[in-house]
Amino acid sequence: MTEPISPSAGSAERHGLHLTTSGAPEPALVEPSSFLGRRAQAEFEKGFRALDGIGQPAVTVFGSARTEPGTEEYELGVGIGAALVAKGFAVITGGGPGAMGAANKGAHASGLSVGVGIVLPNEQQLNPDLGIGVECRYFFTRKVMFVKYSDAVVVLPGGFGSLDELFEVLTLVQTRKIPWRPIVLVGRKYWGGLDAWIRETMLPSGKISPGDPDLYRLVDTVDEVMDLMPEHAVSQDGVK
Ligand SMILES: C/C(=C\CNc1ncnc2c1ncn2[C@@H]1O[C@H](COP(=O)(O)O)[C@@H](O)[C@H]1O)CO
Repeated sequence: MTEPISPSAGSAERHGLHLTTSGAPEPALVEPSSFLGRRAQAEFEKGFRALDGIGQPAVTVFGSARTEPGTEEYELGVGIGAALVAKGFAVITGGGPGAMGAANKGAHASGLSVGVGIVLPNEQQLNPDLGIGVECRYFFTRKVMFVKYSDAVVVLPGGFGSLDELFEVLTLVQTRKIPWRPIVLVGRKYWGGLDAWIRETMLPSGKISPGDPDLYRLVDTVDEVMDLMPEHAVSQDGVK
């Protein structure tokens, strides 16, 4: 019989979970539903108030929290942030380190840089390169912010968090819950395996429609990213 998974103290610490005195990870979505509902509503209201201040077209940039400063990948993130603000977009990220910090850094030097952070146990605060910063308790509330306030999505190489955000946006566009917008994956080498699996396994299995792999594009350079950016804002109040 399979044992239920319960992280040992060691594995929880390795994965950044905060342990209570009982040895269980601090609850996230298991709080009483009345707390969850009220906290989520307050968080939406706080986030909307902060992000209503953007007042210009915006692009959300996702990517790994672990991308090291000084690497080629990090500099690409800085370059993309800088190019986006030069074209009149605000840049929205998860407000954390790595690729998020890179895009915010490039943007903050000469434009509006926005971070919608997540409060995580044992993690650092919002990165310093922000004109507007807001912190959330829940991943699901901040995903609404990323989508509601952006006209395009750029995804730098990343892990589970970036994939979660990418597939959230792809699903919303696929199901027409939000208007179409460019979804650009940066790094053909990094994303090529996922793209091949989507086209060669997911598509022939009938799990997606023939046009669905065209909902995203793979690129390598800042110029290629910029060539795909929209001329006009598409998403303000576009969440159905
Ligand atoms: C794990 C580390 C830091 C975590 N801090 C984060 N701060 C803000 N946003 C985050 C963080 N971790 C994940 N995210 C969100 O998911 C995406 C990155 O996840 P990935 O798994 O690293 O690809 C990112 O776009 C954020 O919105 C330090 O080691």
